[in-house]
Amino acid sequence: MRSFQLANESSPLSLTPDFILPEDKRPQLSEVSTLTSIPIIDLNDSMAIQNISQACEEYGFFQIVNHGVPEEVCNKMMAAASDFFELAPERRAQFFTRDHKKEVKLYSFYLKVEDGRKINMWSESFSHHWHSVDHFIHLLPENFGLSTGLDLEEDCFQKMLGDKPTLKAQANFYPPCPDPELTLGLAVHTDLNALTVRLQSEGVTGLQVIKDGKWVSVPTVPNAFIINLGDQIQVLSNGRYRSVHHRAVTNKLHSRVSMAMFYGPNIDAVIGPIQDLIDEEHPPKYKNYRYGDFLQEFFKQEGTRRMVKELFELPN
Ligand SMILES: O=C(O)CCC(=O)C(=O)O
Ligand SMILES: [Fe+2]
Repeated sequence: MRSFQLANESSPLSLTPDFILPEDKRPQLSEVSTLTSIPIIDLNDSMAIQNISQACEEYGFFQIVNHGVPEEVCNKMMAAASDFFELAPERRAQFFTRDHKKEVKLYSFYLKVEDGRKINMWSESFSHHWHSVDHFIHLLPENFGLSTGLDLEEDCFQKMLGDKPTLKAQANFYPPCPDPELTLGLAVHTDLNALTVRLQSEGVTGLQVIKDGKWVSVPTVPNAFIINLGDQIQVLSNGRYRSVHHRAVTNKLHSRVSMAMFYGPNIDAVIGPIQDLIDEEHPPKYKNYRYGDFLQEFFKQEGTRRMVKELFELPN
């Protein structure tokens, strides 16, 4: 395996102290469960909508198969993402920035630890906007099930997220790591947006999600999309649907690529628990906010295990 050099470094990647997490933040891989995992839902199954809704309440994560997107398109997308990280570090460096407002950017995440040091994650991420799919949205499966699962109008969530949603594609690259016990590819986080649709390298696992307080590994399933709910759906659903903590771990032998398509509200959308989900027994758990204000707070908390939606929680 060729050595990898991060775009913002001057020598090939090696497991130097600035990548090594303090003991209490290490992944403890022997404790990760491989017996259970997130549901795999076949969109051709007549129970698909119920299954999705149940998965959203119990796991916040699921995989879908028979989604209708041609395999060839998915493969091309993953190949394009991999090709980017094959570019020489000097070429990738042209895109490197810490300015989150840049529309095209390459960056790497870090975690601030107790003594104030920043520990680098063993990965590099490239992101850019993607375009709305209005011209072919009618080809996609209808009635995805998030709204109807909560007995809401079919397009309720979509309406709340507003026109011109924020659409961001993010390719994450995890080079092989000499000791995956000491590092993380991506620190523990929830996704800040509404919905994430993700592809991952075939045959190389790395994504792990919390289920009942334990980490479980997400297996690779051929031609599947991994879907998870972000913070905005947790707030809109007043906590019924869950935005679940997840992380990426590294691997000794293989590099891994994941490609996430983030779908979020319009920047000016007002997000808060949907009225129809609130009654005397179910008081609102969050106050309303403008999505742009949520984003601003999100970036302020860079390098921490962010607690953004918690700021908007209402006391009960
Ligand atoms: O690599 C993965 O599968 C996880 C990526 C992820 O969580 C993210 O991009 O937000
Ligand atoms: Fe994520």
